[in-house]
Amino acid sequence: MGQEGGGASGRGRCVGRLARASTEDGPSGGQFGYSGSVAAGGCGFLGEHVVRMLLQREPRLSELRVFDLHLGPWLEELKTGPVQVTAIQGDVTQAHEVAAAVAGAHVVIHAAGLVDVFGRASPETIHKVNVQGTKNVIEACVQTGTRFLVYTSSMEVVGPNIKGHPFYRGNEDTPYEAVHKHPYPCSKAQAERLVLEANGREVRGGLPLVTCALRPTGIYGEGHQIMRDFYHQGLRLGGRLFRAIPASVEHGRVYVGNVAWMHVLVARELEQRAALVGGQVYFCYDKSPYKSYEDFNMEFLGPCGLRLVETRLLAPYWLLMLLAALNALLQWLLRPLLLYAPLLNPYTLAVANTTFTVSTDKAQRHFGYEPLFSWEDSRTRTIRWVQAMEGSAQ
Ligand SMILES: NC(=O)C1=CN([C@@H]2O[C@H](COP(=O)(O)OP(=O)(O)OC[C@H]3O[C@@H](n4cnc5c(N)ncnc54)[C@H](O)[C@@H]3O)[C@@H](O)[C@H]2O)C=CC1
Ligand SMILES: CC(C)CCC[C@@H](C)[C@H]1CC[C@H]2[C@@H]3[C@H](O)CC4=CC(=O)CC[C@]4(C)[C@H]3CC[C@]12C
Repeated sequence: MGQEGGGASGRGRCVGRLARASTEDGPSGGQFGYSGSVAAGGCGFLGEHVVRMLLQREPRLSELRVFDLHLGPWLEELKTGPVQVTAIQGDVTQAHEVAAAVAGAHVVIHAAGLVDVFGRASPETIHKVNVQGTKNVIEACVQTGTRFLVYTSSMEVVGPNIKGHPFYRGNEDTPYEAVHKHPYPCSKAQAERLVLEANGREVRGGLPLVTCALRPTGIYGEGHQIMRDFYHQGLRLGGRLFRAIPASVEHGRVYVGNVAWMHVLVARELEQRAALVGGQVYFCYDKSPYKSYEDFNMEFLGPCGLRLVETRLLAPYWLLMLLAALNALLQWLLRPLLLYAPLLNPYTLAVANTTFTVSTDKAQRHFGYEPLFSWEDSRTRTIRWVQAMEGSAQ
């Protein structure tokens, strides 16, 4: 009962209101009742928005467990509200910690993952967290009787592929040759497959597991680390950023609040619409405009005092490829001494230089999703966040 440690091993650390997180709790509908949720990865960029969205927009929620390797201090402020928020420090790669956190919950939103396309972590670590971690979440649901699982997948499961084929205004049924080599998209694709295959498995108590996967395109909004990096880089360069990728290459982007809303909504609807939604994938989309990665970032960085300098003649694509290859070589050479992981490498250059945009209404048709935030709201909120950043030019 209420053990500090959050897990059977006592390794996972529980802060906040203590809650029972033992695998002995039995199937969902038990102690925590119908409305207990687990947000795995709940302290990440997306996870924090999911947690806040659940608290704001899920009136039936009585208990929320936030499970993450690194707990955020902002969780403290949530403890005074009407919902019992339990912060559980734990590792998705540790099956017993996951099972202890999941036991007795109604639904799990699994957004924990290692998002690394820069070579910071080894391929083995990426696999362990993203694939083994997801297996552990699925097994935890099956063993403890949690029936509903929403997995945060990624557009990277589809592409861009290593051949650089454009995916232009595609939807969930658009044929595309998905070929991955990089550990991150490989891991997301494997994890997504596991989640979808688990749909219909019998969980403790005899009922079927209902799963689905959401595939965000590039997420932006308050808390976006790469936006922060670009902003600070621009400040260091005297208020300028240099265009590296042609403006004609379009990227699908989606506001973090809308991605969070889609998770909350589908988690709510999974039970009523199990036959339709179970085993399905959905791109995450909203009304954000189709633009190149850099032009899109300028929608926020421009009003914060940065300008984008056109440099196509100064930096032709072959030069970027050379620099990217050089970065990869330096990363490899320096590995024994230090971690060199710049934004530009052959993989990020290929992704940045390939059109990938989605146009779909599947989530609207299947579970009534409409973006909660208009493009104007999303833009304003993101600009305010950049302006409030430390070292801001404003
Ligand atoms: N940022 C983006 O543009 C996109 C992200 N995604 C997916 O969304 C999910 C969330 O991504 P972000 O919020 O951007 O990343 P993030 O790195 O901000 O959040 C991930 C969270 O998972 C936690 N985590 C990592 N390893 C863990 C472990 N072993 N055990 C428990 N928790 C662990 C981290 O501490 C972090 O709080 C990921 O699954 C990612 O693949 C999908 C598409 C686009
Ligand atoms: C200096 C370069 C020429 C430009 C660098 C930009 C890149 C760092 C980013 C361009 C596209 C981004 C990726 C895209 O948004 C899709 C993603 C989905 C995910 O699930 C994880 C993140 C990412 C791979 C994202 C990473 C940064 C870019 C490669």
